[in-house]
Amino acid sequence: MAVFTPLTQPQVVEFLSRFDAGALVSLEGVPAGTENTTFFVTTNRRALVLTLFEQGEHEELPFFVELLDYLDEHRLPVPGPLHDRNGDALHTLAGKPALLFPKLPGQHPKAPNLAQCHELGDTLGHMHVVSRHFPGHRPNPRDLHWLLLMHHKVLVYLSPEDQTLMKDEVETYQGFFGDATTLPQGALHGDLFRDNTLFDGDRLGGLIDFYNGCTGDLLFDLAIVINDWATEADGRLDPARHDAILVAYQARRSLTVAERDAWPMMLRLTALRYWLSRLLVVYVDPPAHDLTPHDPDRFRTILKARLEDGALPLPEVSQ
Ligand SMILES: Nc1ncnc2c1ncn2[C@@H]1O[C@H](COP(=O)(O)OP(=O)(O)O)[C@@H](O)[C@H]1O
Ligand SMILES: N[C@@H](CCOP(=O)(O)O)C(=O)O
Repeated sequence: MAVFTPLTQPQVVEFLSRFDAGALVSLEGVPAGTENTTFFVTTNRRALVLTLFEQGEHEELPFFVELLDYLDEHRLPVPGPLHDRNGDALHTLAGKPALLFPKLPGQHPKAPNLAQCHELGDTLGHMHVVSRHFPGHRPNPRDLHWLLLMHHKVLVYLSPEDQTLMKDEVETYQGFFGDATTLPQGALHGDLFRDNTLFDGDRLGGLIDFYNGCTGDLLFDLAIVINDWATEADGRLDPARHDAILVAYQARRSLTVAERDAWPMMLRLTALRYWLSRLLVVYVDPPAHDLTPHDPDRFRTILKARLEDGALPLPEVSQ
């Protein structure tokens, strides 16, 4: 389903010959995935993942390689791309940019338990401690400036009530966050949903799909995680998962006073970010491929719940 570009065995044999990764044993297209073509490649030495980039900003791929290399060097559980004998990670295969990764163990957790939430919070906290020193730079493509610019495009498809909700929210964020960058900065995953993680039982196999990776407010990443990992079907926060993630995260990195102040607003902003990006996919810029889009209403529900309930108290943590 998500193999947009088929590959032949001889193409992959030739591709693998550039690396010290062993000889091809099997090649299997991966049906999951929505944007890129993914293959599981098994050699006589190791299990690998081959990604062909179908869309997006190809000129941004060196940033993603640099970020994954950096996190891998700092022993974060990410798929550090394989470099060929000349030191190059980025290649062209079947006319598409291609990267080869180690295959990480595990499955996406659908209903994460508290041990998994703890692992995720710990790893994200660790990643943010490390990523504050990452030298690369890529402005967050889904930040407040993007919300300001893009929300106009979907208003016409919304009910009058939802139009008011969206416009009022964006205006409120603008007033709150303004242009000041007072929040701690670093490299972000940018889209750390459950389906961008792999768990082998309670053990985190790794974080994948860094193609929303960027630099910006670390709090943005944490709010995305809480909205996806610790939210009930009705949009309300689940206190146990919320606390498991935040206690583990803060054992690595305490939130600053400014971050604590911004937290309720950041939960709202990141909920609206996905409400908007999903609406854009449905109404404005549908994918070329026949894939079922994610439900925008899920994030409208989450936004409304955050507005009604506010944020849960942030757990106090002594480091
Ligand atoms: N390094 C990896 N290790 C194990 N599985 C992976 C790895 N990278 C991707 N996958 C698998 O391939 C699927 C699609 O990859 P992903 O990068 O999320 O593609 P897309 O950007 O198209 O959604 C993932 O859901 C996961 O099952
Ligand atoms: N995880 C997202 C999809 C990626 O977001 P995008 O801004 O890159 O389109 C979702 O669940 O909507």
